Amino acid sequence: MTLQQSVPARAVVGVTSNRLLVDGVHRDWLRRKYVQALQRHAGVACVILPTVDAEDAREEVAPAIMGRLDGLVLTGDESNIDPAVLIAPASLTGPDRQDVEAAILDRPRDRLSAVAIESAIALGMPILGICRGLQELNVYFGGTLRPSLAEWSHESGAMHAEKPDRPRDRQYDAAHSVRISSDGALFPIAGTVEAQVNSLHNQGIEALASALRREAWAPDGLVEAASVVGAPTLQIGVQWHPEWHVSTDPLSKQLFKAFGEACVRYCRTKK
Ligand SMILES: N[C@@H](CCC(=O)NCCCC(=O)O)C(=O)O
Repeated sequence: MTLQQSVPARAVVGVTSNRLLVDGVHRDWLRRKYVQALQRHAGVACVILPTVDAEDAREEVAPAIMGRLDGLVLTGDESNIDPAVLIAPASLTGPDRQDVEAAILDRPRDRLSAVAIESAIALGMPILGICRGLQELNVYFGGTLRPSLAEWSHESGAMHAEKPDRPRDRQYDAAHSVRISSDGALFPIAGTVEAQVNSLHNQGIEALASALRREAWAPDGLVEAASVVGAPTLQIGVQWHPEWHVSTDPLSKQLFKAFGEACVRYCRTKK
């Protein structure tokens, strides 16, 4: 039996990586939680999308890769977005420019997300943004971020922040409720207008881009989920982390399942 006969076709999604600089050596990396959740609960196969250096940002690599994929996942990461790079990924090309600072700045990731989002939107491909991924969608479409939720309000800072005193796994336990819009794209997936979500971020959406629609919000009003207005498929970002406790949390499970189904539908339209 040939491989083609025996293995049913699976949707293949691109998953953003991050840049890590150790001992002067650049590496692309991501947490396996994202890949595991996608494989096991969305039923898709994953390829890791490499980060992009300034001198490579003008190359037309993204359309070549994205054209072969069935979905895009914008993962979370501690680093904060540089909006200038995300809006114009080829604009900063100075060789002396500091591009990467652990957990603070990751311009190679900003460039990757910028070119990947551009291609995915042009292709009408499913998108799932998680934490930084939601923020990237907002900045890409011209929205703005609050630079520090802790400075915005003490209560908001505490509600949304990582809890560094807890073991890593427990940091992804539910932290606050969200209200889900009853007439949006998330409601049919969630099947409820209220849910509990985890929270590990210090930035958040300030002005929501006009190309995005608010899908869920926290008790302090912070946008917790948004989708692309008029999208031909599921193009959504969430501020929480559905990947971490997906095997036990119904909302997380349903979100990955819906994303996987959207990827399969998109895959079939390409044939
Ligand atoms: N720096 C931004 C983005 C926060 C974010 O994506 N955190 C996730 C890190 C952990 C993980 O990916 O599991 C902010 O602070 O808002």
